[in-house]
Amino acid sequence: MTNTDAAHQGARSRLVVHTEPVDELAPLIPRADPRHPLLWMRRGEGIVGLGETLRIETTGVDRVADAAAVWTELAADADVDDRVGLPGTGLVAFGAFAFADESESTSVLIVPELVLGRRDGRAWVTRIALVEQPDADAAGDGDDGRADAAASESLEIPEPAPRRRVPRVTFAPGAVPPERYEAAVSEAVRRIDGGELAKVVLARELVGELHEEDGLRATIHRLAEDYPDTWVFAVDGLIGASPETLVRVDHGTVSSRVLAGTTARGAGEASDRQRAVALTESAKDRAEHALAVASAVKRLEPHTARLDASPEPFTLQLPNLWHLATDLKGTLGDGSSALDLVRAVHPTAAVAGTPRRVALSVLAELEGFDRGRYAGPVGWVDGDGDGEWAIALRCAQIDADGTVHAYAGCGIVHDSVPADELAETDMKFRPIVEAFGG
Ligand SMILES: C=C(O[C@@H]1C=C(C(=O)O)C=C[C@H]1O)C(=O)O
Repeated sequence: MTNTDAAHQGARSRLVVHTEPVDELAPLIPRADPRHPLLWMRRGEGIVGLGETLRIETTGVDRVADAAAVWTELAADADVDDRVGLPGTGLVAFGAFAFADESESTSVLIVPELVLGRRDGRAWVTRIALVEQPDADAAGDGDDGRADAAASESLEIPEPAPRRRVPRVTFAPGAVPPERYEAAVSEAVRRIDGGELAKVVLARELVGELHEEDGLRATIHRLAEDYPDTWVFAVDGLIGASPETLVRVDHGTVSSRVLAGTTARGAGEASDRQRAVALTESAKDRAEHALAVASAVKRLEPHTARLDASPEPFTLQLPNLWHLATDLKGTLGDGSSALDLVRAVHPTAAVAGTPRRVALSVLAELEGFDRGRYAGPVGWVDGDGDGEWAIALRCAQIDADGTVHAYAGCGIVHDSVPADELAETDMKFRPIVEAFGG
């Protein structure tokens, strides 16, 4: 099901987009909207959206395909004047999709009014307006729309706001208390040993309250500072710092980073190294990882002319843990957009399991809560169909009433130990819990 803003449903309107270079916008985060931040960043570069020109909401099994179809049509009609020409310039929408087909949560693509961006040392501003089309008969030179949009520069580029302390949120177990999570892991191992499936990812939830006066800017700042090598995102109340690239499309190239297999950081340098080496040698983690890589390759391959995987999984160091990682790189073979590929790969075995259909039904049965947009695709798409999408991990969804739901999960395979998996969720909660003062 699709719901696009009433403003666009009149059909005789189109998006008018203007991107121009500016001297400097760093730092970007202090310019984000504190209550409704729209942001996508890594290592100080990325895009911040302000205001909302258009919102596309979808639900159900076709939520990505429906959003992609509306987006393709809007982009085809758009009048774009892009004087920078980098990924993230011109027409863009930020998006977040629900994990499950049956989720109660909506999926969204949001087109902001104003985009502030930085990449490769260059900065730009994009203004996006929805403009009524003049009647064909009455149309003069056809430039009326662009002139109107340029004239209505309603949103000013905000000055960076002073930094505040992170709001303190006290988290408590949500629908799944720790004992129940361990019981679910035991049951999953039993099903795996019984031959029903090879891997299932089980998550749990923490819940807290954010006070109305506290914005989210300081939390985002903290995530970006503590986890610079992740994708830091904020889309429609979903905020987090994900290390996992679901798919990236840039002028015909495709890339992805698959993560599965996790261990704690060691206390000293030697033990830390040793833990990383043990992770690369762990049969359990390698098996879990191989399933995640196979699922991503299988789904991407039909859309690529060429797809290469790093030959051996490598260890990715994050401040809170080590992951086993594989990078995939290739070239597009069929003109798919980033949203087409998101639709093809989601959900990978890194967040669902193997075989996919059995894993999804086992996780729906054992997990005990609606994941909402956790473990779903989060990112941005542009008017040419290029974009960057991560898997929404190490994240929380903040509801309109201030309820904060944080999520973390682990891949369960036949030799998983419930207490170890519970401890692993605690490690994975750390970024978001600490960014809320925990
Ligand atoms: C499910 C999560 O992470 C996923 C599970 C991993 C694992 O089990 O080793 C590793 C990275 C992610 O693909 C999470 O962070 O919530």
